[in-house]
Amino acid sequence: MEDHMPLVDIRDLKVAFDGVQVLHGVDLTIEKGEAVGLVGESGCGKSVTWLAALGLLPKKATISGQVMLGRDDLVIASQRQLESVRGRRIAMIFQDPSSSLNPVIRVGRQIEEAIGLHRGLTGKAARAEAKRLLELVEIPDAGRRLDNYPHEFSGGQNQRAMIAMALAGNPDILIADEPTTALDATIQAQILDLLARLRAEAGMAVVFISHDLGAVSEICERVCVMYAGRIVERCPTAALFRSPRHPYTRGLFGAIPRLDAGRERLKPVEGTVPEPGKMPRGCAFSPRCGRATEKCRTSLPILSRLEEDCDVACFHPVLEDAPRHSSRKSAEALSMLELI
Ligand SMILES: Nc1ncnc2c1ncn2[C@@H]1O[C@H](COP(=O)(O)OP(=O)(O)OP(=O)(O)O)[C@@H](O)[C@H]1O
Repeated sequence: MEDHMPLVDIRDLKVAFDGVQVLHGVDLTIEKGEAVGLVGESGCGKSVTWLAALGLLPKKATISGQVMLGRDDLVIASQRQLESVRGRRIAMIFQDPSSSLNPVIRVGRQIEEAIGLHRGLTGKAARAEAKRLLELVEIPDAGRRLDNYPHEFSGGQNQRAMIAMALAGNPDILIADEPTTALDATIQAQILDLLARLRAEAGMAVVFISHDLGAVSEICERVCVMYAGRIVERCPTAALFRSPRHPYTRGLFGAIPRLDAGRERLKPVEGTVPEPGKMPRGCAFSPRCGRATEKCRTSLPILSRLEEDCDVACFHPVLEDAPRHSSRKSAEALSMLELI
């Protein structure tokens, strides 16, 4: 019997820009059809992880480690191989639709181009497929809207059009990088519903990059928390909400009002993420951590198994549960807050 092979297996991924290291060895697996959240404050390396995986970083970036997609290692793949992976096997969407949609080309034409590129369809067949995709992402009157320019779409509709383009190549995995951050709460919820539905229907894996733990909990069954270029906690979503173990994760939850005690004073994590190139010795979180000891300031904790399916990189993980975050209700409360 063949060994189990995840859809994507990222091993010890490191990235430096002009000699300054920003990713310090990320290990992450994505299984077929699963939804994984990647959360953490701005600058902790969420986007760089996937831009590196897809060969989309500028030339000044130095990358090491492995990004296994099946038996192919994308870190050593040629540009030609990467081009055949992007969109067709792994698609990525961003917060700002203007990064993918050209304002002077009709929406339908752009989707047709993506269909042509990835699946070789042209003419009427591409047009029909573009209409199907716009319908799939729930744009009303899709046939007519194909002829609109992006400025004739609302923000949420542009986001949907971008998702339709991303689906043009039938990817195995969709990387959604803050896809809802710029949208108001109602549209945000609709886009999350759409991603969840597409995932269920297409059997596509989704990696959801976000600051918003609440939004992540809506669609992801697993969450990876990143801090300063490393994964510091990796857990099923339910377990993470029941008992965040890393003091940083707990700090992120601390920025949230308590449900059982009215409105608590918000306690965001004090201090800021260290700049790349100015990392403290030992654990990068130690200068901000109330539990840090001398050991934390001098040695680096590695990500290791703490309990079933939960990995934590901390010498002094929090072992008490956090009952106030155990319910779906708390997840809903969380979704109302941006964590940074
Ligand atoms: N092209 C680049 N050149 C130099 N440094 C970069 C470049 N792209 C990213 N970085 C640095 O890499 C680090 C990780 O950035 P990244 O964008 O992955 O963070 P993030 O967690 O996705 O944050 P955000 O939520 O703000 O997008 C940051 O310190 C950032 O300044």
